[in-house]
Amino acid sequence: MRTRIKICGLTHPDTAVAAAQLGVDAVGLVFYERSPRRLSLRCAREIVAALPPFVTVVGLFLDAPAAQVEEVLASVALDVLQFHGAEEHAYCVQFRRPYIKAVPMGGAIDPVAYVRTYPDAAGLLLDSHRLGQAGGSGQAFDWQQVSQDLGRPIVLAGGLHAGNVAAAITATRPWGVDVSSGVEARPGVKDPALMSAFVKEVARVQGGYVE
Ligand SMILES: O=C(O)c1ccccc1NCC(=O)[C@H](O)[C@H](O)COP(=O)(O)O
Repeated sequence: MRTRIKICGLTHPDTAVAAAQLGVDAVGLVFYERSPRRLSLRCAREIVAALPPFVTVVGLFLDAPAAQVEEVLASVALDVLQFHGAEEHAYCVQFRRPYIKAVPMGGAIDPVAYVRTYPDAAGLLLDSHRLGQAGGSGQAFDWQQVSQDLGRPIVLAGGLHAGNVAAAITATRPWGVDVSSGVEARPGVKDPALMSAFVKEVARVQGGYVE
């Protein structure tokens, strides 16, 4: 099975198009106000308008008021919602969109409990959790914590980059991988060369990349 790739926290149409041309499956747009990658509605619309077909657009929210999510949905063509905070099941389903739920790994969290708590989630995004940091930290968690039979698509995130993504895929066999800071020149600014190296490395570990 091919490992899907999501690049999160794109902030400019040019780098979003570059990601699409590299063959990524999904791009993440951040609507969390305290993130260095947060987007205005106008900028988000410009990114979506620039993308070619068949690239999934994921909107990332963290404990946002429902009205704010609705405002974004009314204005930006999001395919999937990503909830990165303490959102409950009833909150997640009210938008009637496919969603993935972030699981904060690194402590005593059991991802199996999330499978039960979020029965409608299209997948679980396992991300590293550092006290005081909400996400996009660039920190990896212990991949040994990932059970391979959760019965739900798993997206592995947290501190991935071209130098460790092959080992991460080999260790956890996820449905997809998600990267943000590992392909950035600085917070909020994606580096096309780092994005390319990441995508090539994912393909290489699967024996699928031909230059
Ligand atoms: O990107 C952010 O600034 C952010 C803020 C708050 C919650 C989550 C955030 N990002 C999450 C992601 O970008 C990814 O889903 C994932 O965690 C990968 O992040 P990274 O470790 O930087 O590769």
